[in-house]
Amino acid sequence: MIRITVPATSANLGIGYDTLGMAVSLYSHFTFNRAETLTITGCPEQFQNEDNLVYESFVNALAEWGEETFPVSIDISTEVPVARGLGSSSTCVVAGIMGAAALTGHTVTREELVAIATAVEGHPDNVAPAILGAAVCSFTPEGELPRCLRYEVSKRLRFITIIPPYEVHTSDARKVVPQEVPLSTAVWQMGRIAGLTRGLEMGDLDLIAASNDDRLQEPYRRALIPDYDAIRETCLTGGAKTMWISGSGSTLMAVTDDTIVAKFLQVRLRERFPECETHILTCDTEGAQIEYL
Ligand SMILES: Nc1ncnc2c1ncn2[C@@H]1O[C@H](COP(=O)(O)OP(=O)(O)OP(=O)(O)O)[C@@H](O)[C@H]1O
Ligand SMILES: N[C@@H](CCO)C(=O)O
Repeated sequence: MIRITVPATSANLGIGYDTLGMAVSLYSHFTFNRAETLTITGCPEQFQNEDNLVYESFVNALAEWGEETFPVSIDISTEVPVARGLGSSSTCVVAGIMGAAALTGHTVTREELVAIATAVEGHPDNVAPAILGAAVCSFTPEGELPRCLRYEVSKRLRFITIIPPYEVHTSDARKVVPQEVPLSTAVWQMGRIAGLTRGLEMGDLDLIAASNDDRLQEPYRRALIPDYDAIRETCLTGGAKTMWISGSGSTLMAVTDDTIVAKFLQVRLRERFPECETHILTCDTEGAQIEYL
């Protein structure tokens, strides 16, 4: 039996739409076994069939390597909620490719994994950190494979993660983002992306907060998250330095470098928003892992 573990990811990190992402300490585990028929367990019933994203990625990877598809049993055990902006779809895509490689004796490099997973997901900002760990800035040069710049995130930083009970589907959240922006907005974003990555590396909260002022997506997407304003106010008055929408939402992520502040804030959030799940996360440095059981 093969077990693949893939971390959740926070894409965009506010300022870096479709460009930045960070792996965090919340995980999905997937086991794969050859079987007589396809069986998928451990996920909502609606996904227990051939349209399951893990299985689709498994089949797609086999086709990529010219291999015949074959039946498998897949069991999913996940801490990553579906359609909440924590990269649940990327965990499925990465696991499917790694499962296909492991069961057919293929060796895939992390670089190859990023390329195949990006082709399935459509953008690399979740899959790249899910595979490589840490924070990653990724882009795809014309006609080439994705390039990934990996940034080690300061171990001091804590990411207070608030997961509302409602879903926001990425496809819907992409529709509210303007397709064109003025040059001044492009310039606004560029320096701040550099500021944010440097701030994460240095654990420089002031720099992170100064850089986290997105004008591409957050002003439009906040309306899709009914609790955005109230949670933001609670986080910023409760000691966090800044907050962003994780991926396309609905999860919100606040940042501090003080473990006591993180705990106080988590308790306050649980009191005020009992219907939300909250976690104090750190950056995952390892990315996707495989074990032979
Ligand atoms: N455990 C699972 N089993 C099968 N499919 C899943 C599972 N988890 C997620 N998915 C697939 O991923 C889709 C959700 O992807 P979506 O991109 O909307 O959200 P996300 O990946 O959780 O968040 P984001 O991309 O904003 O970080 C689901 O509709 C489903 O197709
Ligand atoms: N960059 C993507 C991440 C969600 O998959 C978005 O914000 O739409």
